[in-house]
Amino acid sequence: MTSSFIPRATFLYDRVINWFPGHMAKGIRVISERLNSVDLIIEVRDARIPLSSINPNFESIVGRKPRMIVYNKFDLADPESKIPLIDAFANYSPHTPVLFTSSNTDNGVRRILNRASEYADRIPMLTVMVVGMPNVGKSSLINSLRRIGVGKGKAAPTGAQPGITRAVVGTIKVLEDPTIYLIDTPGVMVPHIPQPVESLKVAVTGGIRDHLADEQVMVDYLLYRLNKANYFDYATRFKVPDGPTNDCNLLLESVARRIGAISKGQELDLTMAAKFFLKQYRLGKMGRYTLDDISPEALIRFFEQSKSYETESSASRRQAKKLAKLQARKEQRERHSSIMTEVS
Ligand SMILES: Nc1nc2c(ncn2[C@@H]2O[C@H](COP(=O)(O)OP(=O)(O)OP(=O)(O)O)[C@@H](O)[C@H]2O)c(=O)[nH]1
Repeated sequence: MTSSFIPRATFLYDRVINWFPGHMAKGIRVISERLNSVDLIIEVRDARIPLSSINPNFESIVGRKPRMIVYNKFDLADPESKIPLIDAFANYSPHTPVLFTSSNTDNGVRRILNRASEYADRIPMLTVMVVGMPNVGKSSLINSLRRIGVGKGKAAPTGAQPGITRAVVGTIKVLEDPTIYLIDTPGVMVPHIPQPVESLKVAVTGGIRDHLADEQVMVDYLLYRLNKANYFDYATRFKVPDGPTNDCNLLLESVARRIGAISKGQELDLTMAAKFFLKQYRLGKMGRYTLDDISPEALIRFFEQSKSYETESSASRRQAKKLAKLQARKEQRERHSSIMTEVS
């Protein structure tokens, strides 16, 4: 059935989906303000988009604090993605521990507690701030850490849509000995994602409110990726008439028929079908996929680029400091000379 099928070679997409509501701008401000009282940062990322879920804003704000990177939702990502990523981090960022977890499985969560406890060795009480893009599972992880660490129930609200946590939350105890407190923070999006497809990937994985991205376009992208990965289960599952297809409408019509998504006028409701398909993907019913390219060449490209970005931004920070100093000196000189003029 699939032998004659040729998947699309490319996916054309040129719209950038931006989402940066006020609570995120405030969140980033409060994160910076509270940084002094924090000993360790846990940056949570989405394992399905290991590169696209990196917020460069965090690099400049929390980059100088001890940090642990947690790739969460690993139960939804390609299991083979772990090794290349660990190797790349070992090479480019050897002092940052990188862990892979699912907030609903105990082992990974225990590993985070153990690693955090190593930091607590040096101080009597450890305060950890949990940061990351929206919907990566920060609050779920905090709840699991608390459940495993101190046997207590949910302390942070969670939800399938991004933007559930809207403010920096007070400390939550997750371990008694050594004492570890966590601070939950709102998911913060990159104010402007430069690459359109990157923003689409973030939307597909649930990082951007669904109504801001077009659900049917998101399904079209998923279909492109599923076909590219030779994953044709969807065709059987939704009884697509001629098997695997590149036609998103054909897929959505099949989904609509299968779930009975019919509008009042007896037409197939493709939006409802798209929402259903997306939900299935996000629940892992379509298999485990990593949507970012993590081939060795792509990882080298990515880390080299980030390095030059960091060098550039620290150079521009130094330059800005220098300019501010010069400006302050100039103002001081001007004030001094105006006093001299008044005196004379
Ligand atoms: N499959 C899977 N789902 C997860 C995992 N962690 C969290 N989720 C789900 O992902 C959704 C988002 O989780 P939250 O904990 O609310 O995410 P958040 O990062 O705090 O979200 P914001 O409020 O946007 O900052 C929820 O539906 C969780 O049930 C995981 O490891 N695996």
